[in-house]
Amino acid sequence: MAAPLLSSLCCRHSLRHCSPRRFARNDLSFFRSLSTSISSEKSLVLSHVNEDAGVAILAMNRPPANSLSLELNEAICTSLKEIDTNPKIQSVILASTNPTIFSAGLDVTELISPDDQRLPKFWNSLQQVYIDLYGSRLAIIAAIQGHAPAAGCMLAMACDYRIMYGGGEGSTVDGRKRKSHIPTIGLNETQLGIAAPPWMGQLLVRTIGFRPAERALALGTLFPPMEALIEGLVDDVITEESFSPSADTIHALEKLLPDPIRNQALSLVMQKAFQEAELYAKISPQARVASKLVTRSESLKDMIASREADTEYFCSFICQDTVQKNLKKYVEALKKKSKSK
Ligand SMILES: CCCCCCCC/C=C\CC(=O)SCCNC(=O)CCNC(=O)[C@H](O)C(C)(C)COP(=O)(O)OP(=O)(O)OC[C@H]1O[C@@H](n2cnc3c(N)ncnc32)[C@H](O)[C@@H]1OP(=O)(O)O
Repeated sequence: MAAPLLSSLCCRHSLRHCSPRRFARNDLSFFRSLSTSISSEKSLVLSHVNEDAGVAILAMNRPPANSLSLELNEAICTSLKEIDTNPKIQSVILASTNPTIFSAGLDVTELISPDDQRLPKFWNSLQQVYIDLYGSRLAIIAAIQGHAPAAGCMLAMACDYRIMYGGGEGSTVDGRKRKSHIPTIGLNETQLGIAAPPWMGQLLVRTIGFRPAERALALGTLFPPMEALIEGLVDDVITEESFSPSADTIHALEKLLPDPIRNQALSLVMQKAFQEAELYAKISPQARVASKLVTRSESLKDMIASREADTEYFCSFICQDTVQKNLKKYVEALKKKSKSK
């Protein structure tokens, strides 16, 4: 049977936690957690569990770009584990507190002149994030309000459903105009002179199909929202024009805003993600988890079996002179671009 596999893969899941429940449409109090600002290490991830709704939110909170460091990876796993052990929770919204960046992928500074001890730990922590998200008993909805390159795209692909902001005028909920923002998503590794690891590349193949993935991997394509939708890389694209939340949801937001989320893109994507979480929750959890195993257990087993070899290969690849040279050039260009703003 597939169910015990998921449990053993993720070391903690139990179907008895999957009690069916409904979500309270108008209880969006978890938005408040997004505005919380704590300076402890825990604040790398802000999580809030709403037992009445059966929904949790896990928001990455590592300024300036939610780039994945060893510590952020560990914080994501710890937070997901805490949520997972709560039998009242069936759905999680994976989000970002940054209005224009979901996650910028790996923290490239982890890759440059790396420490021998830290590098394998770092890679293991990324593998673990993938395993925990992809093999979770929870329905995980990615609320992609901003850019999701490389490992940021991987995070989204490891979820059950992906909602992306389609871009717009960049207005905020208080009506002030902001710079227009059109996010992109994709595995752009080749543009950094590196290649996505096999398990990440295969994840793209499983998500968008062989030939489109082959081409996107080779070119390091970053897709704007509508192209991502057409390719099947995301499941839904929303804009201010295309999506109107229900009256209940608007009411709940009015009560909560403007304090927690002032950014229109972020609040829209979160609203839609909440609706999707509600939809997943109507399905029998046992049936939902069993169906997830049909599509995910084999590839997860393969990935786990080759984990050590993957780490060894990654470490030796990253330490090559030419790779280091490419990465340094890339980071310099990134810094230059950021300074010139
Ligand atoms: C064959 C197998 C073995 C090989 C395995 C290799 C492993 C492959 C797996 C994963 C690879 C990765 O994930 S590598 C990371 C890829 N990420 C990127 O290429 C994104 C880089 N960033 C951007 O393009 C942009 O920052 C953005 C589009 C995400 C956002 O643009 P915006 O204009 O809004 O913001 P800024 O560019 O000004 O950035 C703000 C700030 O953040 C810093 N930053 C951005 N990205 C990263 C990052 N990935 N790591 C570390 N820091 C990052 C940027 O430098 C700015 O900082 P400063 O203001 O201090 O300069």
